[in-house]
Amino acid sequence: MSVYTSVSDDEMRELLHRHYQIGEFESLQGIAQGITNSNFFLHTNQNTYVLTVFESLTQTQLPFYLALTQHLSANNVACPAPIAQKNGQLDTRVADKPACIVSKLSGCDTASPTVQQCFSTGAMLAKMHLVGATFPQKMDNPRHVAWWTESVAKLQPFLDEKDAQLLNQEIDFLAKNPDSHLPSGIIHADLFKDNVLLDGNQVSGFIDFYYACNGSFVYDLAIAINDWARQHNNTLNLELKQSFIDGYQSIRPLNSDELAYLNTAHRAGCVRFWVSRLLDFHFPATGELTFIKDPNVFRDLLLTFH
Ligand SMILES: Nc1ncnc2c1ncn2[C@@H]1O[C@H](COP(=O)(O)OP(=O)(O)O)[C@@H](O)[C@H]1O
Ligand SMILES: N[C@@H](CCOP(=O)(O)O)C(=O)O
Repeated sequence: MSVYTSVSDDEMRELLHRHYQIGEFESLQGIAQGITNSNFFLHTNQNTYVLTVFESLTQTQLPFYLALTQHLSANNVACPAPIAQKNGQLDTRVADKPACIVSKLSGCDTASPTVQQCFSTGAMLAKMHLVGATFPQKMDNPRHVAWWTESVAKLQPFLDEKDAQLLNQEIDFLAKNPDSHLPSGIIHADLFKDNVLLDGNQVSGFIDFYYACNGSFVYDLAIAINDWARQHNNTLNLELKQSFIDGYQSIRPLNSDELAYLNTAHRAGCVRFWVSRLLDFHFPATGELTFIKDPNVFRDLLLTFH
C-alpha cells in the first residue's frame, strides 16, 4: 500500500478547474505499487494522468526533476511528461504537500526480464545519457563517495567483523579508483526493474527519477545491470548482462576506459545499494510504511566482482 496522503475530490476538482487545462475532474484512484510517495491515477473527462504527492522531497527540490523529465520526454526518451499548469509551472501542491501531475504510461514492470527486454532497456538508458547532455541544469550525486564513507562510519557498530572489513576495504578501493575521468552527464542512478514500465519487449517509460543526478554513464549502466541481470543466487546472469550492454552500445558505444572500469562500476553500484539498504534496516524511518529490502543481496553480489 503506497497511498499515505488522502486527497479529496473537491480539492482536485478545484485545482484542475483553476490551474490546469486537462479537462474536468472525474475521479482519483490510489496506485498500490510504490514505496516512497503517494501515487494516484487521475481521471478527467479528457484523459487519465498520474498524480504524485511527495512525502519527503521538498517543493524547492522538485523543479529540477520535473524540468529533467520534461526535457527527456520532449526528446523521445520514454518517461512521463510533466503536465504544466496554465502559468507554465510544473510542480503544484496537493494536501499541503509538493505534488505533480504527469502523463500516464502504458505497460508494467517485470520481475523476470527477458533478453530482449534487457536489450531495449539498455538502449533507452543510452538514449537518456545522450539526451541528458543538452539538459542545462546540474545535480550532485547525494549518494556517492562522501555519502557512503560517512554512512559506513555510522553503520560500524551494527556490522559483523567480516562485513565491516569488506565494506571498509571496498570504500578504500573506490576512493583510490574514482570514475571522474570517464564520460559523464545526467544519470538515472536507480534504474532497477521496478522503475521501468514495459509493453512487451519495448520500454514504455522510465519512472522514479528522484535520484537522478550527474555521474559517470558506466556507473549508471552498472547499477541497472546489477538489478536487471541479478539471479536468485546473487550472481549475474551473463546472457542478460551482455544483452543489456549490447542494447546500450547499439545507441552509445562504450569507450575503452569505460569498458576497463565496468567491473569497478559494478562494485560501486553494490556499495551504494548495500549501504542504503543497511541504513534502511538499522535506522528505519519512523511512522512510515516501509518495505525493508535485503541488504545482503548486494554484499553477495559485490563478492562476485572480486
Ligand atoms: N507515469 C506513470 N504512468 C503509469 N504508471 C505509473 C506512472 N508513475 C507511476 N506509476 C505507477 O505507480 C507505481 C509507483 O510509482 P513509483 O514512482 O515507483 O513510486 P514510489 O516513488 O513511491 O516508489 C509504479 O510501479 C507504476 O505502477
Ligand atoms: N532501488 C533501491 C531503492 C530505491 O529507493 P526507493 O525509495 O525509490 O524505493 C533498492 O532496491 O534498494
